[in-house]
Amino acid sequence: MSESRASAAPSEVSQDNAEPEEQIQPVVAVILAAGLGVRFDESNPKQLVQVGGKPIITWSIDAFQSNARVTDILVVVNDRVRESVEAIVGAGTYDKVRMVIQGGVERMDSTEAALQTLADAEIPQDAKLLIHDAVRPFVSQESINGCIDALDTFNAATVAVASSDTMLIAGDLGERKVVRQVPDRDNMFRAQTPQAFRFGTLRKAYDLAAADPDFHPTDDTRVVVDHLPEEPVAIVAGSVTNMKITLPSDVPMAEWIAGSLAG
Ligand SMILES: Nc1ccn([C@@H]2O[C@H](COP(=O)(O)OP(=O)(O)OP(=O)(O)O)[C@@H](O)[C@H]2O)c(=O)n1
Ligand SMILES: C[C@](O)(CO)[C@H](O)COP(=O)(O)O
Repeated sequence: MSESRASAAPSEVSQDNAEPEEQIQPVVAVILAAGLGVRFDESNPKQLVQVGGKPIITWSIDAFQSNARVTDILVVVNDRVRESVEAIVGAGTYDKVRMVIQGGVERMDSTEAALQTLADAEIPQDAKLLIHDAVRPFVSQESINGCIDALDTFNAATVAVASSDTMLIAGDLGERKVVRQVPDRDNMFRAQTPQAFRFGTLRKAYDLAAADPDFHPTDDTRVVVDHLPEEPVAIVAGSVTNMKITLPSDVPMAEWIAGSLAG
């Protein structure tokens, strides 16, 4: 991982009244690509499916590689995609990609593997982490920058989009799902990625979560919300184009977005 540039403490400011150097902590993007894609097609790893002429994971890595504020990238893979991902990142254009590491069975296991790697690399507790689904290829620079900025005020933030549908909270009545509550839509958002955290905050939340074997969150925000409930998680504006490719039927929409971005 790259070194952080240390700030000059007030006492170290040079006598010519030069401004103290701004402190820059590492901004580390973690690209999660260790899923099996069971809902897509296990025999055709969705991370590697081509949209707009390049693999889905390439779009995601490109987004962070091209952001001037991102200092380091860590890619998390499984055995099925490792060779292909290593070929992609080894092609020479990804000078921020430090490591390709092995993920785990569940998404949270893959995040945990990344946290352990970063701890072993002794990154500072206040380093900024941006955890991103490899299969959200069209993340905007505005959302990435919004996450980095939000961490100046909060220790946790997530990209999300306001729901344009009325949301229903359901329960079971015999075999049928029935509506139990209709929450106020103004407070309903759909979580996306990146999800951003100060390294020490996410590590603490994961350490606490480790004590609960029945905890199976589908995102990192929930790990903080459930285990560090006093820690506010800021919402950063996402977009409908920051879609997650989950099903084969998502591919035509992805092709359309890729085409419109190229246009
Ligand atoms: N053990 C896992 C599970 C998921 N992911 C990553 O988390 C992101 C979001 O997950 P999802 O869309 O659910 O991907 P899969 O887990 O691959 O899909 P499925 O649940 O259908 O198997 C993906 O980029 C996926 O590769 C991961 O790194 N490690
Ligand atoms: C992190 C996420 O993409 C936010 O919408 C989502 O929770 C991943 O969930 P999945 O079950 O792995 O699709």
